[in-house]
Amino acid sequence: MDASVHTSHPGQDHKVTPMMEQYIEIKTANPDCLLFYRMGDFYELFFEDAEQASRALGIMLTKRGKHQGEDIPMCGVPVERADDYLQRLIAKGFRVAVCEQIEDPAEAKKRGGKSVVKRDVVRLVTPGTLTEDALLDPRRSNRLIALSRVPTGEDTARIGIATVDISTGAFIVEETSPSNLATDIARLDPAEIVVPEAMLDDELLEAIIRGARVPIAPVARDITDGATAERRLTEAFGVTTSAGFGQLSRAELAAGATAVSYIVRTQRGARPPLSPPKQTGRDDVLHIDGATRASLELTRTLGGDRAGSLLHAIDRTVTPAGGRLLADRLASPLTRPGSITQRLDSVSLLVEDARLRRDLRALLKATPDLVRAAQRLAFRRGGPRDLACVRDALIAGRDVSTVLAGRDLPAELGAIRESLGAPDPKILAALGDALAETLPLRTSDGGFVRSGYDPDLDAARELRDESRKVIAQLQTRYADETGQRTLRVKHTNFLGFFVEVPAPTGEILRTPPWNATFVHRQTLQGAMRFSTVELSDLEQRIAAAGDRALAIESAIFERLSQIVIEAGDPLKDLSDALAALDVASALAELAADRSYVRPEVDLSLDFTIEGGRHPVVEQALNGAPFIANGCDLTPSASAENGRICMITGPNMGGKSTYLRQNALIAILAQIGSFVPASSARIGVVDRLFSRVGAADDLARGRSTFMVEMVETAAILNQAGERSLVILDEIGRGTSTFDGLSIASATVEHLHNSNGCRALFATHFHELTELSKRLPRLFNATMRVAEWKGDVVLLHEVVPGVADRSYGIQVAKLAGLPASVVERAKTVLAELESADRTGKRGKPVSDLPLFSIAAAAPPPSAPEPESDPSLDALDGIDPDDLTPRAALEALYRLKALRKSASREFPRDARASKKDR
Ligand SMILES: Nc1ncnc2c1ncn2[C@@H]1O[C@H](COP(=O)(O)OP(=O)(O)OP(=O)(O)O)[C@@H](O)[C@H]1O
Repeated sequence: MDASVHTSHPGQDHKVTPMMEQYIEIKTANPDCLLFYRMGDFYELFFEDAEQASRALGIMLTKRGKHQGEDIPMCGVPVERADDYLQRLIAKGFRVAVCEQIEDPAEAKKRGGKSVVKRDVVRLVTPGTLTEDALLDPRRSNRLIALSRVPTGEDTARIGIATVDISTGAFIVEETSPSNLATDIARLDPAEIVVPEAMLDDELLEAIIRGARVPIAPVARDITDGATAERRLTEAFGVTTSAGFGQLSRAELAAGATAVSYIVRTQRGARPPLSPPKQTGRDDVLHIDGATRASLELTRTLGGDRAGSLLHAIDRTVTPAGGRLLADRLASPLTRPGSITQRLDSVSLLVEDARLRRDLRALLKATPDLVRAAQRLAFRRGGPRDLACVRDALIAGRDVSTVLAGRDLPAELGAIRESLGAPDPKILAALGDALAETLPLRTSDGGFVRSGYDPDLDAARELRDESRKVIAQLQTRYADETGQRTLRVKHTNFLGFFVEVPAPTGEILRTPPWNATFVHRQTLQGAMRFSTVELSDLEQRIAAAGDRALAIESAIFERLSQIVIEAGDPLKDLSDALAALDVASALAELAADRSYVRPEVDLSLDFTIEGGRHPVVEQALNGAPFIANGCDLTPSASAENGRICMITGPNMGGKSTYLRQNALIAILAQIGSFVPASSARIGVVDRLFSRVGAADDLARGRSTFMVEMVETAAILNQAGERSLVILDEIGRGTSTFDGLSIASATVEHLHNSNGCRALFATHFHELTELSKRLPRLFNATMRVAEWKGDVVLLHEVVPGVADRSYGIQVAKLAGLPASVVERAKTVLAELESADRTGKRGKPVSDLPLFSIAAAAPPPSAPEPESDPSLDALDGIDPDDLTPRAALEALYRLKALRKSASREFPRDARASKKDR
């Protein structure tokens, strides 16, 4: 809502209630958030907030009182289910300010009957600052990025990016340029972008930032002043100088400070438990822009699903942190062969040693999300189960360490083994000793400390439980004394403990001598309730003992949390080590399961893949064979640069699959994974570009020719000799001649200027002629066979050029009506003959297509007669049949087939087909 509308209306005589006054004041201070205003057991939303939230959550919109003469729209969510509603609001891009009562209502009463309970916002919940398990996807990092811009005096500016995942404490800073910003944002895949308003005034930057389609939090101040930025950062980390963070650039400092300021604001001043900012080596990662990531469906499909993506196909991790690490690695493949080799060494060992892999994975499976639990404890939002997560992760670390002990390990696994031992064993001892078997969700529920751990706690619990027993005895005694077997001692929050009896008995208890003991409290329909002095005493003892037990448990919780918080760094190291081990063993499992091989990765410009497969398509074929294909873009002996492969072939022949599989193999190799091939040698790729023609891009609703050209331009401007470029049917979105010319000029540019390795699929067969002029270009085609007039797609890549497109045959396979297929064949034949006789240059109306159509539309070819045996075959579900039923079905089919052949002699049908 626009709170200002409701705050001051001079001359209005309508009174604003004190509560509304408080609400409006808080809302005005948080105009960009929905305000969850605590009222008892509900968070209530008012005015426009209520309207927005009720729409977004599908909950009822009601009214509560009036404000300035008008009904106040209101909706509410129960506090105990707030997480659920928050999650849905955050997923829709809202920010929520959670406003709690910060004093006891009794305190407010003391100030006077009409005083409003003090309330304040305790936290802003925003998409990029979540810590709760219920609000987070366990297998995805939840990153907030903050941007800064520092003018350099020249035309360009330096852009700082700070990336923070407060659910794990990770904090990274880097510097980039406006031209690389979009690619960097795509790599970081943030949940929220914090950006100084001034940057959004720049049209170009605004387009890039909004193009990311994630919630944006504009902040008023641009902290570009170095001293201020440094102060913000050092304050947040409680240090006196930023020297310990390394040599951060001005842009990095500014972005870091912006991130920290925003997080402090959302967490209401609490110093966020973050790791100190670390610089990334940007040159060490393979650059993949957003369009390429989308078209290669790396982490989600074009439709937005995880299933069907590369990540989904290769993910065999068994822990949430491992899942996140694999996704992060896939987002940032490496470019240094040394680091890639280290990862590959780990995978190799675990491929070879199946037993070790199995043992490790079994232990890892039981490992909880240590880093997020520890972070919640540090945010003071944790509970007993978070302590148990830390305990169980420490146990897993210890057990994994035992399994790895004494082995000869490659460097990465050796470092992992070191980190497993980082946390002090005393932490595990402390948690193990204290925690009970079953644990409540909240500390305030109590009962999470093992009995025997703390004598005071045991004494308080005993007193509490003993008193409960005494109450049970009291019931028996009262029943005996009064002779009323139906007498019960019960408890409600309002009355505390009381005696309940049926009404007639109640009447007796109200008379002497009983009324000296039993004090009448309530008459219900058919029952009466009484209190006694003994019950009240016991009640107090129980409450006091319970309170005392809870206080002791809370103190124990605090102490254990503190131990965990102080062990922050070693615990993070342990969590990282377990996650890295999970990824290594998961990739090894994948390699063993799907017969992947170890790629060779070096600094050459080679690209030689034998027997390559598409990692996602091959799994989707469900056991049907995937035809493996090699790819050789390695520079030939006479050239320095890699080669360009021009692929033609029928629709559905497998061109797109082939193009993408080679890009995916390069990515897999560079994240340090084995690859789906029989062998692969790859000179590291520093930039990967993939573009698909307009029609293939329809799913994203941006299939315009313009977008395709803008993206192609970006490739031609940026690709270098180390890049790998995948272009699928570029130029398809316009008229034939324009498209052909653009595609041809693009290939020439890639060949002559960019000097990159590239794969180019096209239906413009004319382009294959280019190989005569461009020495690094060679042609390949998808092999097809023809069988009885139908095309058979063999999905096999062979040298050479497709003789034609087979579009009509494929259309027939797709079920286009026979009449349309026949008509298309006729038109094609006419067009081809017009082409041969040189008529194609004539005006469109002269083309045979139009003259034929105008002259005489041919009669539709008759639909093929139905064959009863085929219809029956269609009706059979082999999975439903017993062997006997299958045999019977086979006899039935044979019989049907026999009678069908009598009705439709074979040569009669053949002649129909040929017509
Ligand atoms: N190597 C292969 N082995 C087995 N099946 C394959 C192979 N390549 C592709 N296919 C199958 O063929 C289908 C079509 O492949 P793809 O989309 O790559 O063809 P295309 O030549 O790019 O078609 P179009 O020109 O119509 O875009 C795939 O979805 C897959 O099911």
